[in-house]
Amino acid sequence: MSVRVVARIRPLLKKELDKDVIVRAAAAEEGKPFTIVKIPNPKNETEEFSYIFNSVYDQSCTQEDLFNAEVYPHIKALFQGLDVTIFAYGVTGTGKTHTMRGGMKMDDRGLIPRLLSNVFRRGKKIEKDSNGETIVDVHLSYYEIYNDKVYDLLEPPEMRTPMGLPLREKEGKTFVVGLTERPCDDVKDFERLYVEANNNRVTAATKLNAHSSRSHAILRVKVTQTTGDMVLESTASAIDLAGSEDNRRTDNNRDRLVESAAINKSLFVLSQCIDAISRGDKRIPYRESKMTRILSLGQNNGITIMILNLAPMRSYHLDTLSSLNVSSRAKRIEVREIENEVVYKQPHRSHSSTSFSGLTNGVLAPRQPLRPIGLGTSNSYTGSAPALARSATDRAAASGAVIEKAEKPSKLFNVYADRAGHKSAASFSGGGGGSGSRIVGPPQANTSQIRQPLSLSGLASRRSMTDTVTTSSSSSSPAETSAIRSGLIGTGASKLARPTGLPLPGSVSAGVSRQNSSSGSGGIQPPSSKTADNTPILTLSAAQIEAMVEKKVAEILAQRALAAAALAPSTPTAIPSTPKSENPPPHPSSSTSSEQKSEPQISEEVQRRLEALERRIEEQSMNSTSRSSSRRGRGYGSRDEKKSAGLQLLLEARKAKEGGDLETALGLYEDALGYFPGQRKLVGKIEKLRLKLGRVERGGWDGDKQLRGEEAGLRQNGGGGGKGQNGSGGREERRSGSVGSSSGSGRRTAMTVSTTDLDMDDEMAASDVEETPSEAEARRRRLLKSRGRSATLGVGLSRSRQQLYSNTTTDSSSEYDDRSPSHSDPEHPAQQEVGPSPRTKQLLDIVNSRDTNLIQSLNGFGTKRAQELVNHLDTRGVGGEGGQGRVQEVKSLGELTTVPGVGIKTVERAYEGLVAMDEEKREELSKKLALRSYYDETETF
Ligand SMILES: Nc1ncnc2c1ncn2[C@@H]1O[C@H](COP(=O)(O)OP(=O)(O)OP(=O)(O)O)[C@@H](O)[C@H]1O
Repeated sequence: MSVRVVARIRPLLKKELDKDVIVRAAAAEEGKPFTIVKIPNPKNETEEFSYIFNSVYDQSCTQEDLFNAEVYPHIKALFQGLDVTIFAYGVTGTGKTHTMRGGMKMDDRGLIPRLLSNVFRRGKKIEKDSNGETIVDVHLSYYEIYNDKVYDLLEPPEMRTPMGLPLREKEGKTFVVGLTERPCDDVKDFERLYVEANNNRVTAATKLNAHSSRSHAILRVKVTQTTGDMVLESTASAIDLAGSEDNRRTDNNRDRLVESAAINKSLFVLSQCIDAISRGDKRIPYRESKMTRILSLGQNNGITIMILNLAPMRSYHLDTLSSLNVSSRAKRIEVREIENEVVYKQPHRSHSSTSFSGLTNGVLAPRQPLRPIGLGTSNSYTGSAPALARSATDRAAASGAVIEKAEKPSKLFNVYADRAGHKSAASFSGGGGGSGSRIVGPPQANTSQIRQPLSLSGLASRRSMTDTVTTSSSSSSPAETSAIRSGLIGTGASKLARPTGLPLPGSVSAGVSRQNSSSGSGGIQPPSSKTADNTPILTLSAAQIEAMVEKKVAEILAQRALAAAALAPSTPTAIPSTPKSENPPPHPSSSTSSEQKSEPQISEEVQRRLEALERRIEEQSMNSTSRSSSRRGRGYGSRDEKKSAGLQLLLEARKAKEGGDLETALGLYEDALGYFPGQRKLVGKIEKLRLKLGRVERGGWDGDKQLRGEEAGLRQNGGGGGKGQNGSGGREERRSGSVGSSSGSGRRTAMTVSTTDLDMDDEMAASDVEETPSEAEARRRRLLKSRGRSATLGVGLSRSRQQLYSNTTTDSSSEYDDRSPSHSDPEHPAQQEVGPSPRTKQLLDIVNSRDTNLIQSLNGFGTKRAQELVNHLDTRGVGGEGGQGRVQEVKSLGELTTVPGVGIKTVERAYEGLVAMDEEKREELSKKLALRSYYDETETF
């Protein structure tokens, strides 16, 4: 099913009553519900643009109407195991917060409070209908993304670290590490938590909206239905995105500008993701902002509803068009509706709560690091909870076998072993984006966690994990209880990981292996084990080790965050409402001093593992830093990049050869050989050229040696004599030599060289390579210098190619000319004055818009290429003096092929894509172009 996209047009506020209303809802047919938003074309008011959505709500729509139509129908699905994500999108001041949160009066309540009260109501009904066999628990987590950092809204602001909470990917899903999860029993509970949390939310007044929310807020409602030993878990996520805004209009101060930039960037990335998904791109730029990572649009399973909020006034005209464009594309996003699976808890075992005595009876119990193979599929269940209750007894026998398997830990230490088959039940809470609540299950389908061994008594006492923990753990001190309540336990791996505040006697004496040998079955040692000198032995289960490791990781991350913050004191990351202290507050999941006091001594073995882990983390981060810096510095870091650079050289060589510049061609081929050492065909080409140029070897160039690849990565000196020079220095040397020699006579004669001795696939591949504009420009200048001519249209192209691409005004032979044949009649000179064909013009308009989003709608232009094209146009221009002059526009397709990183093939693909484009898309493109040029003209963008 596609993402459901609905639009809501808000009414005019009191102060806006005199404003001009330009946005209206319309129906496709009279008497039918509204599905169309109509808005005038800003360039021609007599014309109206229409945007079709799944549903459109006009100004008269009440909160209740919207809830009943868009959310209520999905509550049943939520209880059947589907995740539901609702997010509000729109410009600042259009009513997102009003829609999601609403006002305090009953009628004004937004979708979130209504959702919660319906969830509680349905939960109670299920419990009642099942005669208490099914228990429904609701847990909340609530966080915000502010300036691309994640902060827990259920924690007081003092608990925040400057870097916020880290995200982590697990089995294709994104989770917030260390997020609090609170049990919530009824509407009152919810209201208390929600109001408290919203006070933490960063809000700051801007000129546009006195209550503008400056962060994206994500509420996650986890519904857990437990019947006997079966657990079905699903999540509803409600996301109130921050609004985009035009900084010039809002007159923002510096802090607000930083906020705005972060908000606009993440919303821009969101629109890019929507574009990329709707285009069917392989690469979706989710990772470019935290919000898009969490939202994971199109990656999450379940039901996704996007509510586009619109203000009806003229003052929002362009912003409204922009949002309409983005959201109408979101309709095309397909979401898999896959229900979460029922899983079986392990039965309560008398010794199961023993592994961590002070903490036992459920605290660590919910964390089961391993999921038995086959459990997910064999237990797949798609019915409702009452049905689940009914079938509980029947399934018990069957589950027994599975449970047996589940009891046997197949791996003891698995925090970082994110293998597909590993179905850890560790529940990092968070991951607001719909299905992002679990880290178990295959990437295709959400699966619920095995809650091992959540005691039945705990269940009977009904309520949260926390309550289960506190009621069943007689040894829990009030401090522990508060640690648990504050979300340290029962909310995810890092919470469960926290062995703090526990009265742990003596040292942890054994690693996992010892457990196995001593316990005999299940590898868990009774809690009361003692050493010969009567010191209690505390053994660690895999889950506990994992938990400790998680804790350590959280500490490391927190330390790093603090270190980073200390290094960048002026970085405007501070949240206005966050009180600053000299010593930054600890990370919510890092140890406080009191916790440290009571931290258990850990065994050497565990310590060794933790240290190894720390080293690994450090190494990984060093590697990634050096990788990225080398990529930045050199440009050809990876294998692919090297290949790209080599292919680019091949393309240039081919162009030079076609243009008759054999000297340059030879040099470029030789350079390319450095990237493809020993490549037989290439060596052949070089030999041919050398022969043509009369370069009879004096023992200088040894093709055979190259073929053997002995000089991989080295380039041979073209002048003979000296052997290869390494790297770019060698290239430069050869180039200068080549310039000198190429001034000779060989160039013209090379016009006779057939293009067929160059592979077409070389060209195709090479035309697709990516190169940074500056590198390409530098290389191009060197080439041009050596050729002694300017980078005009069709540089290096054969005559025929030049004709093909010079379709600006007079060329009538362009193969891309979709004008009528008469227009291209060379017999009619007057007609040769006709401008470029509509498709060519459209392509050039798109390119000249310098709008990466638009450019990416062309075939063959991904994010990087589009960005590089724009950068190139902005910084260097095309076709100027030596390629350096700033020329405002690309005037022909031929000129476009000279842009670094574009190439012939790419232009061909883009053009053909436009020709083949269906009407709907073409119209959409025209709208966007119109909007873009309007923006350009009015300079409001
Ligand atoms: N449907 C509506 N009915 C009545 N008032 C509304 C409606 N929608 C929005 N408003 C009012 O419009 C104003 C702006 O709405 P709101 O704060 O929800 O916008 P927003 O999109 O969340 O802005 P931001 O992105 O800045 O947070 C508020 O005063 C709100 O009460």
